[in-house]
Amino acid sequence: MQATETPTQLPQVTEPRNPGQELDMDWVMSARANTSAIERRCASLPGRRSVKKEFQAAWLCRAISCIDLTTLAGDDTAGRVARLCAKARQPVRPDILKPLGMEGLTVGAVCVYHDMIAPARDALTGTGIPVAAVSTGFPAGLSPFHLRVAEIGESVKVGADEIDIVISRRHVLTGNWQALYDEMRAFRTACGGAHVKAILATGELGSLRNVARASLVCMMAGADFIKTSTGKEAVNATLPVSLVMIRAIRDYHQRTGYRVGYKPAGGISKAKDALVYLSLIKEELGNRWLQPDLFRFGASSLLGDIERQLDHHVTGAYSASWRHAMG
Ligand SMILES: O=C[C@H](O)COP(=O)(O)O
Repeated sequence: MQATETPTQLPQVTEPRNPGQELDMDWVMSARANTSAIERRCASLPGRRSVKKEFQAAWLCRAISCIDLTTLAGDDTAGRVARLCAKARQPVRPDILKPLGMEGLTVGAVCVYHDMIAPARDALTGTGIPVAAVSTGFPAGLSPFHLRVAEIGESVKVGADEIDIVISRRHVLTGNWQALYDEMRAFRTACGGAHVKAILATGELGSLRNVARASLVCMMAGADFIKTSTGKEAVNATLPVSLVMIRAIRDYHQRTGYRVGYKPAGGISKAKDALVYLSLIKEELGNRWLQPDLFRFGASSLLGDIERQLDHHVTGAYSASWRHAMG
C-alpha cells in the first residue's frame, strides 16, 4: 500500500443508497468461492510491509475514522456508554493529533444495544457521530420474526442512525435464499431512513460459497452494509471471509452501479491488522471504499492499540516492538 493521501484529503461525496432489486437466483447460484485461490490471495496480501513508515500514521488515522466503537456487554451502563462516547469524540490525545494535522478526528460511529441508544445519543449531541444499534434478537436472531421487526422500529424511534441486524443463519444453511431475501427486505423496510448493516455471522454459515451467496442476497434485498460477525461467534472476522464478501460487493457494484459498505467485526484488536484490512479494501475495491460511509471496523479494543502506535510515531519513540510487529 503506497498511498500518500491523508484522511483529510479524501473526497467527501454522498453515495446514493442501495435500493436493492429483485432476487436474481441465477446470479446467486452462480456465486462460487475457490478456497485455495482465496487462501493464496490472502497469503500474498500487502499491509504490514508495504505501508511505508512515513505514511503509517495517516493510515492509522484513517482506520480510526472508520471504527464503529462498540460496547455490547450484558453489564453495559449509561456511565460506560458516556465514557465510550467521550472516547468516540476524542479518540486520541490532542497532543498526538496536532502534529499529524488531524485535530477533530472522530470515530465512524458508536455501536450499542437498544437500551444504550438514548445515553449514546445524549453524549454525542452536536457531534455528527452516528449511533448504531444491534437489533433483531442480536446475536442469535432466534426471537419471533414480528418482534425482530418491531425491535428495529423501537431503535429507530429512540434515535438510532444505523441498525445492525442479524440474519437467520438457518436460511443460508438450508439454501432457502427466498426466505433470506424476504427477511432482509422486511428488515430494510423497518429501518426506514436509518442505514442497515446485515450481519451474516460468517463463522456459522458453513462454507465460503454460502458467505458469497448470502452476501449477494442481502445486497439484493437492500442492505447498505454487509458485516461479517456479531463478535460473539466462535470464529469472527477473517481475511478469507473478507475477500469473499468484498468481491461480492465489487460484483454487485459492477452489475448494479450501487456501492454497498463493508464491516469486518469481531476480534480485530491490533493496529497492524487494521492496516492489512485497509490494504485489502484498497486493492480490491479502491480508495472510494476507504471512507466511513463505505467501510467500518466493528471493534471494542482496536482504538487502544492504534492510539499507542500513534503515540510512538509522534513522540519519536518508534519502538522496536512496533517495527517488529510491522515486519
Ligand atoms: O460489532 C462489533 C463486535 O461485537 C466487536 O467485537 P470485539 O469486541 O471482538 O472487538
